[in-house]
Parts: sequence; C-alpha cells; structure tokens
Amino acid sequence: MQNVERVLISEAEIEKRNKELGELLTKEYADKENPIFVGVLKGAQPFMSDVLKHVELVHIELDYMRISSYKGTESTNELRVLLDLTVPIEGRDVLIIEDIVDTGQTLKKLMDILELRNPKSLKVLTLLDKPERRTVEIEADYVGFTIPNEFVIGYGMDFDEHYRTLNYIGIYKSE
Ligand SMILES: O=P(O)(O)OC[C@H]1O[C@H](OP(=O)(O)OP(=O)(O)O)[C@H](O)[C@@H]1O
Ligand code: HPA
Repeated sequence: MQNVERVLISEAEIEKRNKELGELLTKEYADKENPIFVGVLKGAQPFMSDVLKHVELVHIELDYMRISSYKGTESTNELRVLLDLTVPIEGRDVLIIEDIVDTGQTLKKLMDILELRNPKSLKVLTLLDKPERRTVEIEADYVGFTIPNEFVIGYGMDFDEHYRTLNYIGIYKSE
C-alpha cells in the first residue's frame, strides 16, 4: 500500500453508506418535477455512479461540471470552471454531488455560480465532509462520512492525479 498511511473507510463501508444515501435521495426526489443531479468532476465520478445504483427514479437528468483548484495537498485559491452544464437549471431542483467538502471554497464558488441561474432548489450531497479545514461557512445537505483533518486519497480522490482508482479511502502518507 504505497503512500497509504492507513485505510480510513473500507469498500464495504462505502457501499453500505451509498445504499443508505441512494434510498434517501429516492425519497427526497420522488415528487420533484424536473430534477437534475450535477456531478463535480473528476473526484465525484465513482461516488456518483455507485450512489445512483440505489436511486430508484427514472426522471432525473444527469450533468457534470468540473472545477479545479488543488495542486498536491494544497488548495490554490484559484478556482477555475473547466467544464460547465449543458442545460439550463432555472426553476429546477438541483443536487450537486461532490466527493469532498474540505475548505469549502470549491462548493462556495459552485453554489454562487448556480444560484445566479435561479434554480428552484439547490442542495448538496457529499461523500466526505472535513469540517476542521473549513475557511468559508458552508454545509452540505447530505453527508456520507465526516472525516478528520487528514489528506485522503482513493475512490475518486487524488494526490496529483494518482490513487483515484483505489476502491477504498485511505490517508495519504507524504513520505
Ligand atoms: O473544499 P475544497 O477545499 O475546495 O476542496 C474540495 C474540492 O477539491 C477537490 O477537487 P479538485 O480541485 O482536486 O479537482 P478534482 O475533483 O478533479 O480532483 C474535490 O473534488 C472538491 O471539488
Ligand atoms: O483530502 C483531500 N484529498 C483529495 N482531494 C482533496 N481535495 C480537497 N481535499 C482533498
């Protein structure tokens, strides 16, 4: 396990939580008219596809955005929209799907951008929440796991584009 200090969340724990979250979203979005789930690439991709296996609804549109900020283990403060939505969201129920809310800067920027487009509702699902690192006041509506202040890798999350393919979440060992 090169550069993995220890396993923080196992594949089985992730699967169990994904099922619970998918069932919750099924209830929450069943009566919404025209909902759209927005995956934030690249990190949220494995989580989004796994959680959707447990969402038993067929009227949800899927779309993606990409915002990038991290170099190594540090946020750069320079957030760039690299990929935008392909459809309007005015009057629609929007759910942002993230892998992690860390400083909160990415989510804050994303929510500011999407709020300007006048959605009916704008909520957030994140697999991981790292509240100790927050620099802006922001909370997700649905959280998979609250984690300590450690840099994590795996299950979509990277260190310089490596480790995204691990099927568990580990703590990164820097040397
Ligand atoms: O709360 P923050 O401190 O802003 O960090 C969270 C963001 O950082 C990661 O994205 P990253 O910029 O690394 O892009 P990636 O998803 O392509 O890895 C992650 O996917 C979140 O979007
Ligand atoms: O702990 C993290 N790991 C990987 N990517 C991240 N982006 C923000 N925080 C993290």
